[in-house]
Amino acid sequence: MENAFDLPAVSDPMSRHPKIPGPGEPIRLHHSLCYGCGDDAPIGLRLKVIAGEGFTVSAQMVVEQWMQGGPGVIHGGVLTAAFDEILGTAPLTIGAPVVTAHLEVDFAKPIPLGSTLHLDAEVLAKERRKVFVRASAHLGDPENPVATAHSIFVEIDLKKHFAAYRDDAAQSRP
Ligand SMILES: CCCCCCCCCCCCCCCC(=O)SCCNC(=O)CCNC(=O)[C@H](O)C(C)(C)COP(=O)(O)OP(=O)(O)OC[C@H]1O[C@@H](n2cnc3c(N)ncnc32)[C@H](O)[C@@H]1OP(=O)(O)O
Repeated sequence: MENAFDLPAVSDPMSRHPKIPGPGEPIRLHHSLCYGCGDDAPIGLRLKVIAGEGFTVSAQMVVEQWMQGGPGVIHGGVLTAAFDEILGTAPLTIGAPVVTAHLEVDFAKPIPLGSTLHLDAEVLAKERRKVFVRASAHLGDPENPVATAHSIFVEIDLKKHFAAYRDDAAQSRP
């Protein structure tokens, strides 16, 4: 199976969901054990995703020693997980609960330990259940991104999609 991030020529209509918090307000975490945002996750990024204007969200993450890949720099998989979290939260601005179907990351520059990573994501388009989202990361200068990501998320029925796995989530609680 091979897929690519191909934006549709025309997006389905999108509007900001009335229940999404206002710009600058945090978006409630979706699952307390989530590796990306959960407060109770034994190991995780604990990202606090903040709503922006329109279909945008943002987050910040200090690159800690345990996130290391190459000596002194972030592991690419950790950066990808951070992107996944912020990209996956952005569709909530249009009221779409989603899972990741396709995720592309371009790593432009090494990201040193100790730096504060600024992550921004924006929903670009929707086509049926597919939501197209772009994100970028910078270290303080938005004009100078250190990485970018493009993703296709697919809207799901939350109860049905996770029905078979919910008991495992409860049992994994520390
Ligand atoms: C943890 C999550 C909590 C969620 C809570 C709520 C959200 C709150 C914020 C959360 C932020 C979380 C951020 C972390 C998010 C994850 O990490 S999610 C975990 C990783 N992802 C997964 O486990 C998903 C595994 N895959 C699947 O379950 C299924 O393949 C999918 C994605 C649901 C699609 O299956 P399906 O429902 O049978 O749909 P299907 O008819 O095959 O496809 C629908 C459309 O999507 C397209 N499509 C399907 N797969 C692909 C693909 N790989 N590439 C491109 N297009 C695709 C199809 O072509 C089709 O398009 P159209 O025909 O409309 O043009």
